[in-house]
Amino acid sequence: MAQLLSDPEIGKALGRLPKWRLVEGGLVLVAQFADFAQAIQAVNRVAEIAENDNHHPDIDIRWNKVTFRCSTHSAGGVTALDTSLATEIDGIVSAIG
Ligand SMILES: C[C@H](O)[C@H](O)[C@H]1CNC2=NC(N)=NC(=O)C2=N1
Repeated sequence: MAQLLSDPEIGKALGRLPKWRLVEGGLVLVAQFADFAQAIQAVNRVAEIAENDNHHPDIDIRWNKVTFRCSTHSAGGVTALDTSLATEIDGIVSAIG
């Protein structure tokens, strides 16, 4: 099973992900897009990599605003799977938003 990261390890990852925050044991990004269609496009790309990696973010969609939350449910917090997923999501959001 994936191991929870320590606070310094999470802090180091957040240093490379300046738009992300640690909220209640998950890495959170609120991304804003031009419109709903772009938001869904980003979500669809994220869904594809999540399925490939079998590691899924929690996603909240509100018109052009999407909240991504990365935590490892089975471990109850942030693992390397989440810093990796957050890095991939960050790249997708930057490419579209
Ligand atoms: C059985 C399957 O491996 C698990 O349910 C996977 C699927 N995706 C997952 N995603 C996340 N974020 N956390 C998990 O613990 C998790 N578990």
